[in-house]
Amino acid sequence: MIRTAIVIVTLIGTAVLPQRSSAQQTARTGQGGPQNPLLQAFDTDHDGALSATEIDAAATKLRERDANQDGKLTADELPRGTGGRGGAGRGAGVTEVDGELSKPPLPLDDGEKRILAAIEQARGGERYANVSTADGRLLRQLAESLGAKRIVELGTSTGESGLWFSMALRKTGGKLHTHDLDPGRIAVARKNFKTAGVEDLVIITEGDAHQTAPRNKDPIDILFIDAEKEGYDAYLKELLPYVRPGGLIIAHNMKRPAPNPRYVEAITTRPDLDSSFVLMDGAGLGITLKKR
Ligand SMILES: C[S@@+](CC[C@H](N)C(=O)[O-])C[C@H]1O[C@@H](n2cnc3c(N)ncnc32)[C@H](O)[C@@H]1O
Repeated sequence: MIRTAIVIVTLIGTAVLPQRSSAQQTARTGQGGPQNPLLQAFDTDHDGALSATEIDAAATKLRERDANQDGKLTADELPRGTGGRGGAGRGAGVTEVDGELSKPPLPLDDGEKRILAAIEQARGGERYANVSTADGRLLRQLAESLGAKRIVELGTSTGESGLWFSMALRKTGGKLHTHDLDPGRIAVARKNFKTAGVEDLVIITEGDAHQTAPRNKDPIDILFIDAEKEGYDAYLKELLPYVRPGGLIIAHNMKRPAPNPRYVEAITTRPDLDSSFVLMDGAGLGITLKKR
């Protein structure tokens, strides 16, 4: 994996940098043919060239493209060109461009800047099928637009999805209640929340989320399911009663790894639920409304 990254970064150094002036022209004018897919994936400041910092960051971003976390990168996980409708490969790092029109998230204030920096830093450490930038920013958008006060997350891991939620929660005045059974990952998450300055917005509970999450019966605005995949249907049964009408159940990994068919069946056949599947060229998110 690291060797793959080195080979591709070397490729960038030798093949992409000489094209700098024409690429810059394309980036600035928005005219010309399709952009080099490596530039699209790694040129995070969109100046049409890869700086030394961007080249250094490319290895991390390549690792993040390993959507099924098997330690290898296959063609569908690698950057594609925008000659057609496909757009840049999605599911990559904090500065990933999600499609042809999106730009990396821009901080509104120092608080957001600090959280985005903490996400970038967290991505440099061990990762465990954490959400992509495209997933994370959608989580934040949904949470903030819903005015979410109480978000329950199953699967804290190292806290990356929690950091995205916290960007919304510092505006809505809400809290993230997140559950994980792995003390090592929880310790890293705590550190990441502290680095981001959002530790007061997050309540972490250690243990089996099937046991710990249903203990609190307060109404849930957003239930985010991202723990063990075979448990998704059980989580829905255990926690749907506490999701408020008009609230959302969001499930990660609706595409990769293969989703739990019992969960998909439940969220697509119940008349009191309405589901959409989005960002399916990454890990995939299921967004389910509990109807009022
Ligand atoms: C895919 S990771 C979560 C990623 C995280 N949401 C993010 O995007 O940053 C899944 C996590 O679920 C946790 N997990 C697995 N089974 C669990 C269970 N029964 N109860 C609580 N946590 C569980 C694992 O320890 C792991 O950290």
